[in-house]
Amino acid sequence: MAPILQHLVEMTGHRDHLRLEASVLTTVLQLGKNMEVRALEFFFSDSQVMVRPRSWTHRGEVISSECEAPSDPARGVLANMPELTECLREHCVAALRSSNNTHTLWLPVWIEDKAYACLEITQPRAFSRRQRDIIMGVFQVYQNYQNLLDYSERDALTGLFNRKTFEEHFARITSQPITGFDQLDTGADVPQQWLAVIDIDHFKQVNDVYGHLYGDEVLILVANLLRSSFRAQDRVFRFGGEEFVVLLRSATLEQASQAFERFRQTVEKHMFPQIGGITVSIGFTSTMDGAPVEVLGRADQALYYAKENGRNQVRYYDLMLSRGEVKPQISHGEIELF
Ligand SMILES: Nc1nc2c(ncn2[C@@H]2O[C@H](COP(=O)(O)OP(=O)(O)OP(=O)(O)O)[C@@H](O)[C@H]2O)c(=O)[nH]1
Repeated sequence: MAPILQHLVEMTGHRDHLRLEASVLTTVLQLGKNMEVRALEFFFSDSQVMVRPRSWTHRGEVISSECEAPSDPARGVLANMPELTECLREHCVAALRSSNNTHTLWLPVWIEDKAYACLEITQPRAFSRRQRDIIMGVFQVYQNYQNLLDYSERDALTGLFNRKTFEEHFARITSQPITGFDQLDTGADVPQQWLAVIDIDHFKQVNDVYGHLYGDEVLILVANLLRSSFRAQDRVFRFGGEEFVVLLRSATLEQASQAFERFRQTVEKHMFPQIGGITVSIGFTSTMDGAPVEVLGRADQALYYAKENGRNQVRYYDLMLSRGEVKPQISHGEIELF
């Protein structure tokens, strides 16, 4: 099989966005001499669009950044790259910058009408027409495949991540180094990762009184409030029905409590068309101990307690455990089969 086809076959065999990205970098690298290829990520920070290299090639190997985007020392302001900024504003498929011996081609990865990333290809000589056609062909296969992957990971109604992607996100988030954490800091309230289960109160009544279409509208609006309330590095899922899960990164207990409480208040204050006010109950816990299912179980216990004790409130599992308000779960390792 021709090498380029072989690479395409290998590329579309991946079921993970980052591996797929690494694979397209190595594929593009075959298409020219002395080329450098990077995947750039766009994100918001301090009210401006920032850009940083997320992965790049070095001597034929792909290297991925270990930093979280907002604290990456390699980040910069997108406005400093005028050709790329213009391309994103105009929804173009490509941008080009040429100087004497550096020629750079940018290819934004559009998912629906948003670009969160782009490929950057740099080489010392100008891109020939033929080379550009081949690069664009490979890139379009990659972009279509990214779109397909993204579609299979999203909940169709709200566009949030669906339940089947949870374990992978959980593993990725909990294995990353925690930013803002000073190893010498032995204080109790150090940043860590948190998991919250959020459930709309008396949602059945919304459906019963106003009908399923209004119920669906409430789910979409709550999903939008979730998206705007949590940071880009956090992860929000719809677990099914009127239940949502948030993975909150690098926050102290106080910050996590405030973030979940703020969200509860945001929903309480929001006016939903026709329906008026609704509320949510929230249970949360640290992700430090246990498998995803155990962490979920603890947050669920806290949520259940909130539901049983008046709803429209945030409950923290570990505090409830220390007060004897919940019983500890039996972990998998402690289950006696006989
Ligand atoms: N409109 C709409 N309703 C859904 C969807 N998925 C689940 N539901 C409804 O969500 C409701 C969930 O109701 P319950 O689990 O009884 O809970 P609740 O009424 O919210 O009460 P509490 O959670 O105890 O406060 C049911 O009526 C489901 O039919 C959906 O995608 N759209």
